[in-house]
Amino acid sequence: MEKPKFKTVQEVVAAGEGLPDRYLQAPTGDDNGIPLNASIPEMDIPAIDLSLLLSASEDGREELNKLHLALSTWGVVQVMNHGITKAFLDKIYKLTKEFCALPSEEKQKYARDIGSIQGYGNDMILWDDQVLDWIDRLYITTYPEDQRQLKFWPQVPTGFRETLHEYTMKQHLVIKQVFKAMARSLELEENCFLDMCGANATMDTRFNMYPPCPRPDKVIGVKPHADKSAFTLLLPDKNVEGLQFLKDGKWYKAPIVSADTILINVGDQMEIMSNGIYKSPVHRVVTNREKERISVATFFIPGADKEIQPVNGLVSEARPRLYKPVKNYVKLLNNYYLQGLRPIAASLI
Ligand SMILES: O=C(O)CCC(=O)C(=O)O
Ligand SMILES: [Fe+2]
Repeated sequence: MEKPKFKTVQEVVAAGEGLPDRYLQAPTGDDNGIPLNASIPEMDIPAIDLSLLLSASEDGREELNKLHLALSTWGVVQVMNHGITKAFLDKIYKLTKEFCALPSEEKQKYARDIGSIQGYGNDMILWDDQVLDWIDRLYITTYPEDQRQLKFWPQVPTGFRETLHEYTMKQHLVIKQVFKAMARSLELEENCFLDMCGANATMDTRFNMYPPCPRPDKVIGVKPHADKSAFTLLLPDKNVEGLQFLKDGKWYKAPIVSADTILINVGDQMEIMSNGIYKSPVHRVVTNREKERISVATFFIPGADKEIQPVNGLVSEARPRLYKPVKNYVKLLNNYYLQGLRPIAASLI
């Protein structure tokens, strides 16, 4: 059961009482004592032109091969020409920043309830010695419309609600195209993933706010995790680094991407559906001493009524089924995430 209300990070900073111990990471043994803000190599995230992916031309085939290579190695791509304008993405970023800068009392109007993820607040606190992430967030289910709980949709800044609605609809179109492209890149019938996710699939958008942190060497913004979605659309901060991906046991920092780009990373449920061919990458966010960082992540989550499992076309004698069918993966396995464990391990055969 979740512990009673705890301060958000912004409230901790405002109280001026120094850094509470419960944000300090204990040495894990697998980091060899390397500080969290140590300099690390930058990764090269392949860039894909979404408008080409679904074209029947030679260029389209080449783009599908690039997508396949990116998702089967890093599990992340930069997507451009996705149909959402830079001006619109700038607006999302600006509204998020404005919401973040509101007084605490205003943001608390949208506070999440104890034990529930939706709304404004901090990390869920489930046990006494849990190390907390240096992040405040607003988490909202945006799709389908009849699942919305408008009490969590900010009325200030002006235009937030309307813009989030518009963003949801635009992202939904992108998501459908990306699913089709993923299927084609694996030589599958283009609707196979969409059909498996079903009519009750949902979208959740998480507005992440990382205040400047006095101990970026010891405090983490988001602890290492893989997303539980099918895949995630991410708008990382356009100026402040922080996102890192783990590959072959080493951390790499994601580059700052241009303002018209969306990052897409594979989530656990796509890893399962693709029978392990597309990788759901472990990633984390480190903190920054001087600068606030903002990001907006949208998770596409298969319907809780649907069994998610490797699609038939990707299971063969040479490539046996790696995962058991899972249902309502997000709910079932949330506790793993909070303990810093990988839920997908629980669905391996
Ligand atoms: O802040 C970021 O860039 C990534 C956040 C993230 O990994 C998440 O919200 O799942
Ligand atoms: Fe994530």
